[in-house]
Amino acid sequence: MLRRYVMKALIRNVYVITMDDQDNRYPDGCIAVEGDTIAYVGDEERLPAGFVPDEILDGCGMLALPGFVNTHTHSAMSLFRGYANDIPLMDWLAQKIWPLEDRLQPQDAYWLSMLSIAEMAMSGVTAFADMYMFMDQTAKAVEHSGIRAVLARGLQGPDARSEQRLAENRRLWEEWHGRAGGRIRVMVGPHAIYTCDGDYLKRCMDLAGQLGVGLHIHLAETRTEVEEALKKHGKTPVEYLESIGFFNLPVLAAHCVHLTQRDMDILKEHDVQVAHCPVSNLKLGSGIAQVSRLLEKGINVGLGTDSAASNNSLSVMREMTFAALLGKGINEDPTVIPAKQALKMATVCGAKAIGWSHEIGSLEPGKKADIILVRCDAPHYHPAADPVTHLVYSGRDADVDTVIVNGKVLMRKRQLTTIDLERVYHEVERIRHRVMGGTGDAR
Ligand SMILES: CSC[C@H]1O[C@@H](n2cnc3c(O)ncnc32)[C@H](O)[C@@H]1O
Ligand SMILES: [Zn+2]
Repeated sequence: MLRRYVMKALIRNVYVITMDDQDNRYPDGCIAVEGDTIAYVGDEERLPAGFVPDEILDGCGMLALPGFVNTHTHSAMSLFRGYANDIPLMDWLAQKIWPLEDRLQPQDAYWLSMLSIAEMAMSGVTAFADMYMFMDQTAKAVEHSGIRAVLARGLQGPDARSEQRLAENRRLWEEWHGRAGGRIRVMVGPHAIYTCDGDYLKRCMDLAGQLGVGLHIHLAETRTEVEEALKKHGKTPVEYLESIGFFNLPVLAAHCVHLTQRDMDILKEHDVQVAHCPVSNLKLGSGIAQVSRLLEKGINVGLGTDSAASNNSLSVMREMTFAALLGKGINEDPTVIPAKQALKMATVCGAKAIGWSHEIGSLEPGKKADIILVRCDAPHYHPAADPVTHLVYSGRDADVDTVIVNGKVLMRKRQLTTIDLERVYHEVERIRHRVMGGTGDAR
C-alpha cells in the first residue's frame, strides 16, 4: 500500500509565544510542523534528530503565535464598509443595511467573503465565526482560501422564508461540516431575540440539537434590545433565552453589552461563550461590555470584529488593543485586562469560544498548525520589553509577515499565496456597481 508523503516544515530562530496552559515561551525557539499538525515546539537543541524538514522558514526578528480567532463576523458584509456611518444599530440595520442586503445575489457572497478573508489573513486571523446568508458561498471561499471557519446561516422568523432558512442551515451542515480538510464547521445561527420569536428560536434549538452543534446569536447588544425584552417578556434577553432552554445547548453569544449581575450568573451557569466586539459596539454607540466582570465570574470571552460595515476593520489585533484599553478606562483601573489577558482573548479563549480549542488556539504538539509570524523589529517594538506588551499596545496589522493554517502557508512575506487580490478587488467593484450604484454612496 502506498503511504502518502507528509510534508515537514521547520520554523526556526523565532520567539515562540505558545499561549498554552503553562504560558511557555522560547525566545530562540522553533516549531516543527508535520502535515497539518504541530509536531514539536521548543528549543532547537531538543528537536528530535529524526525530524528532517522539507521547508525551513526563518523566523529571525519575529514572534510566532497561535493565529488570531475572530469570534463574530459577517464576512460577506465587506460590501457595506464605509456605507452607513454614525447611526445607531436599529436604524443602521432597518434603514440602511437590510434594504441593500435584499439586492445581494448568492455568488456575490463568494467574492465579498474572499475580500474579508484576505483582510483577516493579512492581519493574522486564522479562524473566524460567521453568521450570514448565502453561507455555501462563504464556505467555498473558506475552502479555496485555506482559512478556517465556523459558519452559521443567519436565521430570522417566522416569515415567508424562515423555513427555507432553517433548511439552508441544515444543508450547510450536511455539505460542509468537517469538510475542507476539517477547516469548516457549522453552527445554527438565530440572528437575535428581536428577529426570532419564541417558537422559531425553539426550531433553531431543535435543529442544533439534531445536528449536535451549537447556536450563534446576537445577544444584549443595545439598551433598546433589553428594554423591548423587558416590555415584551418581562425578562432581560438573557433571562428570556434561559427560560426557553436555549442555554442547554452550546451557545456563542455576540456582544453581551447590557447585562445584569443575574444575567452574568446565568451565562456562567450555562458556560455561554461570549464574543466581545468592542470596536463595533463603540462605532454603533451601543455601549461597552463589562468584560472584567465577565472574566471575574469565570466566563470565557473571545474577541470579534462584527462586520466591516460596523467596525470598519476585521482586525482582531485592533480589537485586542481596544479591549485592553477600554477595560482600564471604564474601570478607572490600569490593572484591568492586562496585555496577556487581551492576547488570550484573541487566541486561546477565542478558540474556546468557537468550540475549537481541542485543535487550535495554542502552539502545542498535536494541535493544528495555525501559526502566525509577526515582525517585531520595527521601531514600535523598540526598546526591547515584553513582546506581548508591545504586540497588544503598539502592534499593527502590517507587522504580520506569515500566516499558516492547517500547516499550509496562506501568506509569506505579506504576499497572499491562495488569493488573487486584484481579481477580488475587480469582482467586488463589479458587485458594488450593481448593488449600490456608480458612486457606492447610497446614503
Ligand atoms: C440574518 S444574517 C445576519 C444579519 O445580521 C445583521 N447584522 C450585522 N451586524 C449586526 C449587529 O451588530 N447586530 C445585529 N445584526 C447585525 C446583518 O446585517 C444580517 O442581516
Ligand atoms: Zn453581528
